[in-house]
Amino acid sequence: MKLNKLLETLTTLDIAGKTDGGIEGIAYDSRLVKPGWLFVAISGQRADGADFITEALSKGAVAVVSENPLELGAGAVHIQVPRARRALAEIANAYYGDLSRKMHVVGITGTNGKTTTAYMIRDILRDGGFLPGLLGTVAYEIGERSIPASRTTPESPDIHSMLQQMKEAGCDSVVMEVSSHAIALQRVHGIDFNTSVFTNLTQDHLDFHKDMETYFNVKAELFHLLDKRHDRSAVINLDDPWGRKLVEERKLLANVVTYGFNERAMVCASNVHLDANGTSFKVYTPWGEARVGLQLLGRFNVHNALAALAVGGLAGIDLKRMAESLGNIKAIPGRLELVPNRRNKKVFVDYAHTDDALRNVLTTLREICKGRLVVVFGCGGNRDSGKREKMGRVAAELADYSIVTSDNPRNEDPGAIVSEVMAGFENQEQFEVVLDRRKAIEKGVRSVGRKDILLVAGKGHETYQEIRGAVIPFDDRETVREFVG
Ligand SMILES: CC(=O)N[C@H]1[C@@H](OP(=O)(O)OP(=O)(O)OC[C@H]2O[C@@H](n3ccc(=O)[nH]c3=O)[C@H](O)[C@@H]2O)O[C@H](CO)[C@@H](O)[C@@H]1O[C@H](C)C(=O)N[C@@H](C)C(=O)N[C@H](CCC(=O)O)C(=O)O
Ligand SMILES: Nc1ncnc2c1ncn2[C@@H]1O[C@H](COP(=O)(O)OP(=O)(O)OP(=O)(O)O)[C@@H](O)[C@H]1O
Ligand SMILES: N[C@H](CCC[C@H](N)C(=O)O)C(=O)O
Ligand SMILES: [Mg+2]
Repeated sequence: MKLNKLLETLTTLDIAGKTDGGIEGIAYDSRLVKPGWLFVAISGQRADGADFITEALSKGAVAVVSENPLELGAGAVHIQVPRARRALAEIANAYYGDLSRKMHVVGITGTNGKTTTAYMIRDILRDGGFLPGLLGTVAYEIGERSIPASRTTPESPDIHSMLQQMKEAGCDSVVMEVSSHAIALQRVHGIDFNTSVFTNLTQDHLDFHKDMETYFNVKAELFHLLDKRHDRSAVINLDDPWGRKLVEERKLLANVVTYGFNERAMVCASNVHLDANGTSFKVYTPWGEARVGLQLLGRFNVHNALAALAVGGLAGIDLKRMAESLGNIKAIPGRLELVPNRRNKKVFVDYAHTDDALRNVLTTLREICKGRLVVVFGCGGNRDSGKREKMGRVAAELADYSIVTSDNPRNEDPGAIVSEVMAGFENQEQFEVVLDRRKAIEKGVRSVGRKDILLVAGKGHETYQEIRGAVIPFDDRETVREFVG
């Protein structure tokens, strides 16, 4: 693509060099630059992309975008911009042909429930006659291909490149989890969302956002992007106080569809029945009413299902058909996933890594548990440390016994993380510490009988453990299977 064409929609401060040449690709990491590419230098938390411009040029970059003024020489073009991350997103959007405008795009944000809701929406859209792609925490799905995900919401050039691949594979729609990091770091800037979903807001990521108000304002940006002209819709959880704030602020231009148990919700659930085999409820919607039976457990999954029904209803899909799609979902990878075993022990692997998620999951399991409820969990390193004691407190309150272990310690001392979790327990007899996750799971599995339930929380679908910067293969589900035999 011609560089001057790319620059048409970009806000620039200065352009030095000839812009009539072509661009073969876009990189935000100098290590990935190929001959003929454009390199965008981003200032990050650890490094400054501007320090790698020489490397990018030596690898064949023909154009460089950065926030600082530069003399490049050697025929390369320099484009100075006010905000490099935003420029990166705008360039990627233009380079790949503004594909989000040519697809039905659903974005889901919120602290918990994004992945689960995304899978539900994918199935509803697919059974309703769409061909959806998916971008989320577990995988990127492009037509028949499924690629394990490295980030919940990838960087903008990666999103747009995958949209292109989806288009080539015949997809007409995409369901995308939108993390708060993605919004703050401009990864989804320029994406044209048809429907945006707000699941809930509870404590997480305060290492990055500092306080809940800032965290909320970042999430809210996704909804302020929607405009009325194109009949865009915001789907918002009315049972969540931050969801109500989003609705009540009245800053939204888009059509709003609320959901929840709250009787004022437009997509409203009642008569919920929960047991060990699943969850059923009656739903009232602007498109009619239906009884929904889920194979998934827990009240929180009713919320996720309501959000998915609202998105599908807005896309014109028949309610009964949507109820059927939801009923056919057997499990979401790593989300309250029962690990089948010969001994019939009830062991669940779940991705709860916040106090709210842990509360929801333990409450659900408590309702179906006929014996002791045991939990193995830890907290991630280099992430919000404020949730550690809170998670400890929730486990102390809701489980009969806790085995506190390591999650992904990353670059922190595993023992120090666990000490912060331990501060949430008042009674020494309620828990023990087994730092090695494998040993902790072994202990948990061996300690439960048939009537008991073991929950292994925090890592869900993850197939690795990150300890002192090294990434080693580790899968909670496989580890459980190994010991339950
Ligand atoms: C906090 C955060 O999101 N950080 C992102 C940020 O990293 P950073 O600011 O530390 O980058 P940096 O290492 O300082 O480097 C700055 C720039 O120099 C470039 N560089 C660096 C070295 C080099 O040799 N050459 C070079 O060009 C880097 O590619 C980068 O563009 O910019 C990088 C490149 O764009 C991202 O990869 C990185 O995500 C890291 C890996 C990350 O862990 N992010 C997590 C927290 C995240 O985004 N999580 C959310 C999910 C959260 C949720 O569940 O809600 C997600 O969407 O996955
Ligand atoms: N609607 C919900 N409300 C509260 N907790 C939920 C909800 N749905 C799922 N959970 C809990 O939160 C965990 C994470 O769920 P899920 O993976 O669907 O959310 P997510 O928002 O994608 O999380 P992440 O940001 O880490 O990718 C689940 O394993 C479950 O314990
Ligand atoms: N998307 C979340 C995932 C956390 C998963 C948990 N296993 C951990 O490592 O803390 C994050 O980056 O904070
Ligand atoms: Mg997710």
